[in-house]
Amino acid sequence: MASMTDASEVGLDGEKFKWTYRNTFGNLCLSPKIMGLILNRECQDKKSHETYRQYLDRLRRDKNEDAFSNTEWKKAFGFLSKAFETVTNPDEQDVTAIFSLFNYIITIVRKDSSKDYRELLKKLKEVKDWRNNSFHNLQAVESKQNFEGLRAALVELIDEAGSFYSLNQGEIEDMKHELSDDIAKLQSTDKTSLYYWCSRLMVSGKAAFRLLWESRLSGEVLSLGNETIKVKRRDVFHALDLEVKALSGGEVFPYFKIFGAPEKIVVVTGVAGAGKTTLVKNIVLQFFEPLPKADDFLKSFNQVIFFECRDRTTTTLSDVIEQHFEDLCIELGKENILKALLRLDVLIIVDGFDEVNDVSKKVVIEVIEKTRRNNCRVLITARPYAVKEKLEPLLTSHDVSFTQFEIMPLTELDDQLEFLRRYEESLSDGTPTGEMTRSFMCLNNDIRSQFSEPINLVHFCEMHKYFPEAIPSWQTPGDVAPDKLRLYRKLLHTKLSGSIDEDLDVLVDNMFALVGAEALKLLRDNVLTFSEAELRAIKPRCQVRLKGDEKSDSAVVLSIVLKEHKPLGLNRSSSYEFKHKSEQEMFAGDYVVQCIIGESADSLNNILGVPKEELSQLREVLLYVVQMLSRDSPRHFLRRCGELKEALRDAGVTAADVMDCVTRCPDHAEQVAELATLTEDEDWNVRNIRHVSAVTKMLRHSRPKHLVVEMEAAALRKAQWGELLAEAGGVDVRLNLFHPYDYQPPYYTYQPHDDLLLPLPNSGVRLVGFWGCVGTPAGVAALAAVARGAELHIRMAAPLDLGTFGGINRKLTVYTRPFSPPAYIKRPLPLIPSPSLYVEGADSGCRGAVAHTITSLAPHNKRFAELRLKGCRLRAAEQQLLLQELQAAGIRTNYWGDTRAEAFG
Ligand SMILES: Nc1ncnc2c1ncn2[C@@H]1O[C@H](COP(=O)(O)OP(=O)(O)OP(=O)(O)O)[C@@H](O)[C@H]1O
Repeated sequence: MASMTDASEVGLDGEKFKWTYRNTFGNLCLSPKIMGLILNRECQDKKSHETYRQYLDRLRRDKNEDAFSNTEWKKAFGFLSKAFETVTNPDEQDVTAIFSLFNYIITIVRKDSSKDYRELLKKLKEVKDWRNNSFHNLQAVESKQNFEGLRAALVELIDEAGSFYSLNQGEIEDMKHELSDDIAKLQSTDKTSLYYWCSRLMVSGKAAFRLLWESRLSGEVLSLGNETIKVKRRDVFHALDLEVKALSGGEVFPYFKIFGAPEKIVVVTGVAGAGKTTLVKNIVLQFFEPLPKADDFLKSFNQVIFFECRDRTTTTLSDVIEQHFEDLCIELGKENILKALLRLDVLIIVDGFDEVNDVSKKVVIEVIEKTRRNNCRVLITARPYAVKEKLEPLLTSHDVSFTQFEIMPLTELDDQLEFLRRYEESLSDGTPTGEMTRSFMCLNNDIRSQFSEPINLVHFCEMHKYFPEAIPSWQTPGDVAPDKLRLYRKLLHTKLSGSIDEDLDVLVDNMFALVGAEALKLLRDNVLTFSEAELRAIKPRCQVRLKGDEKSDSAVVLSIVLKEHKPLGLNRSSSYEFKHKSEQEMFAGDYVVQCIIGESADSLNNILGVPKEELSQLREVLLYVVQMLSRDSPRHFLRRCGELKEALRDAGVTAADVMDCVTRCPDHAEQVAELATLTEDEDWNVRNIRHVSAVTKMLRHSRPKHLVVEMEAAALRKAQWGELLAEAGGVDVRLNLFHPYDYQPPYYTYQPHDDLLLPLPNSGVRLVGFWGCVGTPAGVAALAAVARGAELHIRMAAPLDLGTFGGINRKLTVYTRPFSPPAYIKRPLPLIPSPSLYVEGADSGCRGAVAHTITSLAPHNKRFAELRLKGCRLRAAEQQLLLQELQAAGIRTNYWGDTRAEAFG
């Protein structure tokens, strides 16, 4: 029997909890119930075993239309599309799902389209919207008015449905009675009901989450130096930009736009130290306190869960939930709280999928499976290789799609300086001297470009704080990485000097060898934390005997390289981890280098100690070894080159890794560039000046599938573009000179890139894709000479004749500003491929110019694949007139219908 209780019994504010419970019950139970009844009424001819996809396909076929293609289906229903492929009735669906089905049926495929459905749809939407109104802030869910508003909306909906479907008065009254009966039952609170658990979570979940995470995440300890150097995470947070993956020239968004993605699962990738974990930790903090500029992008979530894949002890999702809401779970049961959570708007953050282990993988799989059919969103972070090798296969095998965002590197000096300034300010108690940024500005470009990841910039801060004298000695990119290790050595020296009798150098070497061997061992098992037991095992070996002291101390060494990781569960003991995964990899790499230089007789594979199928865990370690060995002992590097190459192949080295290595090993760049042969079935992405010179060397050894050059023209002009082209004969090139912002008003730039195109015809490259601006007939001729079969996106800086591309290209999109009068002469675009025309930045009052521009460029058959006005400021009346003029001139489009104009955004 259900246990009935008064809200006051559980120590909650009776009145507020009463309305929370009612609002929760109303929105999660009553609204879907009534909306479901109306949906059933609308779908009267649906057979009970038919899924909604089958049913909608049937309705389309009845109207002589094709069944849905998968793409159309997904476009129509977004992340609900999967559910509607199997669901046969509305029983388990929430208001969003029911509304989206209803909306589609009634507006698009309804047989009887003569009835005016607008009022019914409006009433349904009002009921649906009460859910968000109530659930997106705590005051609203506690409010009596909200519940009364919902009740009234439900009654109005029943009345409207009654009149729309001509129900008899008896049926309408029955529905209303059922509603009143359900509401009457809410007088007492049923502790065993899902809605009660949901209400409890609504009331106290966020506070429990805050208690658990805020103090853990609010500070960041800088990894060199002593524990007292702690900065406030919020103060030093540098808002990152992300790029959508898998779209050439993908758009760039600020991080707070990621939940605008259509997929339920959002994956954020970035190389080591790109800021994935920091980003999600800041998202957690912003859940409690939104940042002013970030648009309160979390307001649609009422709960957040944070799970780290390095966790080796939490075995189920309900255990994760228990850590978050311990008191509630003790009182109501962790499985119940999990069930309730999945009915609310929850964001589940899964951090560091590259660090996943057998135990945490089970939790991740549970997250994927249990969030399939509800309002949850899932945010997963991972290094890029782990997405390709582990995450994508896992998601695909569960038939889940995702949107991937990549964190953009900080390549602009201004961004780097802004980043450093924040840290400098935090480290200096608000009175920065500006010395750190000055010292950074004095570095040469090549070295500065090594600091494009946040972790490297933080290392710069730390080095500047403790060892400012090392910085001016950096001459080449290869000088930077070893200094990190050197600095650790120096720190250890400083701590120990004068207090021990042994030879310090030998001691530090021994300690580093020990820590490095341990780091490697853990990485081999993809483990990033030492358990206390493991730590006890290595402690005796790290002991140093301090002068005049009988005791030995291991904390001296370990406290410098490790940090304590306090567990979430109350009864768990602490574990220890390296301050950052990349540091663990550095220590492990140093250990391997020392083994090789120390003339170890072991093969590289033996030193590494993993079968080749598992070498991908050690990819970063191997890259570090290449870099350090080529610098510290070229002789050993040459001797081990073959083995290193083999291991890197097994580790799945990417072209981007090779480019980095070539840049960081200036003295042996040619030999390192040979690694390019391991990446010939890949695209090589050239994104900055360093990449241009690295790829030039790599091309001497191998050819990529495609060479994808995506750089701003200004940067490419400063690089050795001519040298690269001289090596690139016969290579397929995609050249994208648009800045990502060029796609968004008001940034359209019409600076011609002809100077970069002119050398193409003599280079022997084949252009398979081009995004850029052309300003002269010579530029057009150069492009036409190398771009047979290519996809072309040409921004015309001046009116040009592009007829020469007729028949030879796969796709042609032309961007132009409205021409002015002398340019109105005909310059028809080719018939094939059917061209798309984008007229950008049309101001109010220039309708005539737009019409002339379009007609002057219209192909002979007057058909465009697509016609768009981007950043258009024509008034509505002008747009209408323009449409009429174009139709009168016979202009048509292929894809978007003959008589329609649609507004985007
Ligand atoms: N947006 C940021 N603003 C300020 N500091 C940052 C930012 N991103 C990263 N950092 C700094 O860089 C360090 C490394 O970042 P983080 O651990 O987030 O990288 P990651 O991408 O998760 O790396 P890995 O793949 O190795 O786990 C952080 O400890 C922090 O000091």
